[in-house]
Amino acid sequence: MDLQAQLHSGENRGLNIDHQVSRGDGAEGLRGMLKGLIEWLNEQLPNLNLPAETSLETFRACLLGGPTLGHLLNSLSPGAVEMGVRSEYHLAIVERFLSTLDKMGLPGFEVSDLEQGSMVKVLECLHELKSYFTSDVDRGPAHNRERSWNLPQMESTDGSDSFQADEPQSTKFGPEKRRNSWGSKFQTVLHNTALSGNLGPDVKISDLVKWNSLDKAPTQLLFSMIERVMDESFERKSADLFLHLACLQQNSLYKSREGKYQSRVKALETLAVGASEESEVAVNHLWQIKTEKIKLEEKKEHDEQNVLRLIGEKDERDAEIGALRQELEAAKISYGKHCLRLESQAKDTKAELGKKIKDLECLLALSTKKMREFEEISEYEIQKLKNRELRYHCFVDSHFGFLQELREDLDSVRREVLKTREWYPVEFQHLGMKLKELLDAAENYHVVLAENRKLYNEVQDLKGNIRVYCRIRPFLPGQNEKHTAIEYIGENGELVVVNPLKQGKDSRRLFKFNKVFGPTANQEDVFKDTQPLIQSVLDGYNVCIFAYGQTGSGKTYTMTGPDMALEKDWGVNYRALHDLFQISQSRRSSILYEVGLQMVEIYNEQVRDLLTSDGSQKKYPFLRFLGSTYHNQPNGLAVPDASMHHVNSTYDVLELMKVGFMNRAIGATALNERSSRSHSILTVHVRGTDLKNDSVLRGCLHLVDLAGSERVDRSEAAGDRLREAQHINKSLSALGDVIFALAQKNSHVPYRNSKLTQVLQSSLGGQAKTIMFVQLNPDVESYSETISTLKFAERVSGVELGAAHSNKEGRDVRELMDQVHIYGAS
Ligand SMILES: Nc1ncnc2c1ncn2[C@@H]1O[C@H](COP(=O)(O)OP(=O)(O)OP(=O)(O)O)[C@@H](O)[C@H]1O
Repeated sequence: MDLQAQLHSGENRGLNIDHQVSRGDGAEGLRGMLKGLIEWLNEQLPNLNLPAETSLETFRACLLGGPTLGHLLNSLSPGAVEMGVRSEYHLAIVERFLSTLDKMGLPGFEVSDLEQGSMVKVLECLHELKSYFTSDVDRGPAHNRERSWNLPQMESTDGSDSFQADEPQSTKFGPEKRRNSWGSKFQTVLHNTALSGNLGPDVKISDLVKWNSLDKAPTQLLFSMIERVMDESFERKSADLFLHLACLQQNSLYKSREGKYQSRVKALETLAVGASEESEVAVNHLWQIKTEKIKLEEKKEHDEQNVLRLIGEKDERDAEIGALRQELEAAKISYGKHCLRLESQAKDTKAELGKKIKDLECLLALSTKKMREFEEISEYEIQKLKNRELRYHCFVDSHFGFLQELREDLDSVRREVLKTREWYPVEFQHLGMKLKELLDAAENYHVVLAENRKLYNEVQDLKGNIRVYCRIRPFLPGQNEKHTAIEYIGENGELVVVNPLKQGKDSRRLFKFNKVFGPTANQEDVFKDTQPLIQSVLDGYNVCIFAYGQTGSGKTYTMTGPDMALEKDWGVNYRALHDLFQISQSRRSSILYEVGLQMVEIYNEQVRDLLTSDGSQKKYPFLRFLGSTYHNQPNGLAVPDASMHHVNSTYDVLELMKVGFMNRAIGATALNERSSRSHSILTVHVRGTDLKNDSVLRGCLHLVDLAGSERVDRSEAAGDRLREAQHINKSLSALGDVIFALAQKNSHVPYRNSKLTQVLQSSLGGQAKTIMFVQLNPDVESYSETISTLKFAERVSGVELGAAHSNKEGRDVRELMDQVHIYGAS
C-alpha cells in the first residue's frame, strides 16, 4: 500500500488523529489505537519486536530510545532499522525535515515534542503533508510541473545494482537480507548521506528518481530525496518539482511506499490518538500538579508565614538570648566579683583563723604549762598538806604533852599561890613603904626634867647657837674629778681650797667650820650633828636649819634628799621630823605635843603659801606677813599668814611636803626654774602641854632651802633675771647681816631688811639655835662662786681665818697651811 493509501486506510480504520482527539474516546480508545499501531509497527518493523500489550509509556520509550522522528521514519522502511546511529544524527535529519516543511508552508512540530513524547503535532504534520501531496495529485500535471524531483542519478561503481550498505549484515535474516541485497554502493551513498545529512552536490535528483532500485531504499533517503527536490525546486523556482514528484509517483517505489506509509501514518495517527489521550492524562496530571502547586504555594505561603513568624520568634529568642547572655555576663562578672570577694574573705578568715589557731595553740600550750604547774603545785601542796598533817599530829601530840606539863605546872602554881598567900601580908607592907618612896621621887620628877632641859640647852649653847657646817658635793657623772678646787678637808672643820689661776701659797685659802662633810659623807652623817637640836625644839626652843650655796651645789639634796628618796637618802627635813615625832611619842606620858606645818616660798621678796588647800595660785603678794605678832596667834607663834596643817606622823609631813614641792614646781614652770631663784621655808610648830601642870611649851623649827647664792653680773643680767638676782642678793646679805649681828651679840639685829629674815626672826637670835650648811661645788670651774660662798660663811661665823695670823688661831692656821702645802706638794 502506498503512503497515501495507508494514510487513507488509517483514516478509515479510525486512526485519524483529529478524529481520535475530537472523539475524546479517552483511555480505552487510546489503548485500542495503540494496540493497532503496535501490530502495524511489528508488521512493518519486525526487529522492533514490541510486545502486543505494550503500554503507551513503553511505546513512547521505545520511540524515544533512539528516538527521533528520522530514526522512526527510517525504521518505518521495512528492514531499515539502523543500529548504532547517534541521536545527533537523527536530530539533524529532523531539523532539516522541519525546515523543509517550513519552506513548504506546512505546519511542523518541535523537536521537543518528540522528546517529550507528544505525538499530536507530529501526526498533524504528517497529515498535512499527506493532504499536500493528495491535493497536488488532484491538481494535475500542470501543478506538478511547479515541483521537480531532482534526485541524483546514482551510478554503481562496479556497474551492478548500485547501493550496498557497508555495515555487517551477517546477523540479518529475511526482509533484512532483501535489504542487503539492495546494492552495496547505493547503501554506502545513503549511509554517507544519512551521516552527513546531504545527498551530496554531485548526486542528481532526476537520476535518483528514475532509479528503479529505490523501492528498497531507506525512508530517510527518500525523504532526503524529497527534501533535495524541494530545495532545488524552491531555490531554482523550477517547475521540475512536479515532474520529479510525478516521476517519483510513477516510480513503483513511490507507489509501493505510499501503501506502506499509509499504514505507517495510520499507526502514527493511532499513536497520536494515544498521545492525545496521554496528553489528556498529562493535562489531568498537569491539573493535579497545578492543584498540588497551588497547594504547595499555599503551603509555601503558610510556610513563609511560619518562617516569618519563626524569624520573629527567632528575633525574640535572639533578643532574649542576648538579654540572657548579658544577664549571664553580668552574673558572671558579679559571680567573679563575688568569688573574688569570697576568696579574699576566705583568705582573711583563713588568716584570722590561722591567727586564732596560733593564739589558741599558744593558749593551749600556756594552759597545758599552767596545768602542769598547777599539777606540780597541787602535788606540792598535797605533799605540804601531808607534811602539815604530820606536823599537826606531832603538834597535837606535843601539845598534849604540854598540856600535861601545864597541868603539872598548874598544880605547882597552886602550891605556890598557897605558899604566897602565907607570906603576902609581909610583902604588901614592904611594897607600901617602897611606893611611898616613889611618890616622893615623882613629886621631884618635873623639877628634875626642867633642870635637865636647862642643862641640855646649856650644853647646846656651849656648842654654839650658830653652827656652820660645810658640805662638799661629790662630782656629778661626766665631771672630771681631777679638776677640783678642794685641796684639803681637815677633821676639825678645816677646808683648804686652791685657786687654779695662782701659784704657790697664795693659791690656797684655808677656811674653818664646825665641821666639813666631804663628798663621801652620807645623809645620816650630816644629820648626826643636827639631831640634838630636834630635842631642843621639843623642849621649847626655836631652831633654824638652812642650806646656803650656789645653784647645783646640793642644797636641796642636803635639806630634802634626792627625788623619790628611800629612807636612807632622806634629807635633814625628813629626818628631823621623824625624830621629832619619835621623841614626842617617847614623852607622851608626861607631855602632849601638837605639831603644825607651814610651807612658804619667798620669791622676789614676796611670800607664797605652798600648802594652800583651795588649789588657787593667787598672785603675789598674797601673804600678809605678821612679823613678831606672837600674841596675835591662837597658839602664840609668829607665823606668816599661811595655812597651818596639823600633822601626827612623819607620813603626814611627807604628804604635805609633796604638795608643797608640787606647787613650787608649778610655779617654776611659770617663772623659769624658780626653784633656784626662790627660798623655800618649811616651818614646824610644836606645842607641848605638860600633862601634870598643863604648862605649855612652844618650839619652832625652820627648815630652809635658800635660793642659789651665785652672783649675777649686772652687765650680763637684765629684766626679770636681774630683778631676781637683786632680790636674792639682798635677802641673802640681810640674812648674813642678821646672823653676823647675832654672832657679834650686837644690840641691834636688822631682821626687817628682808622678808627672809622677818620670817626666820623667831629662829634667829635669842635662845634660838641656827645651823647653816654651806654647800660647795668641788669643780674648779666654780672656784670664784666657792670663794664667795666661803666668805659669806666666814662672815656668818664671825671668824676670818684667812686673815687671823696674829692670834693663836692664826698661828694654828699658818701651821695648818704649811702642812697643807707639804701635803699638796707631796
Ligand atoms: N651629797 C651628794 N651626793 C650625791 N649627789 C648630790 C649630793 N649633793 C648634790 N647632789 C646632786 O647634785 C645635783 C644638784 O643638787 P641640788 O639640786 O640639791 O642642788 P641645789 O643647790 O639645791 O640646786 P638649786 O639651787 O638649783 O635648787 C643633784 O642632782 C643632786 O642629786
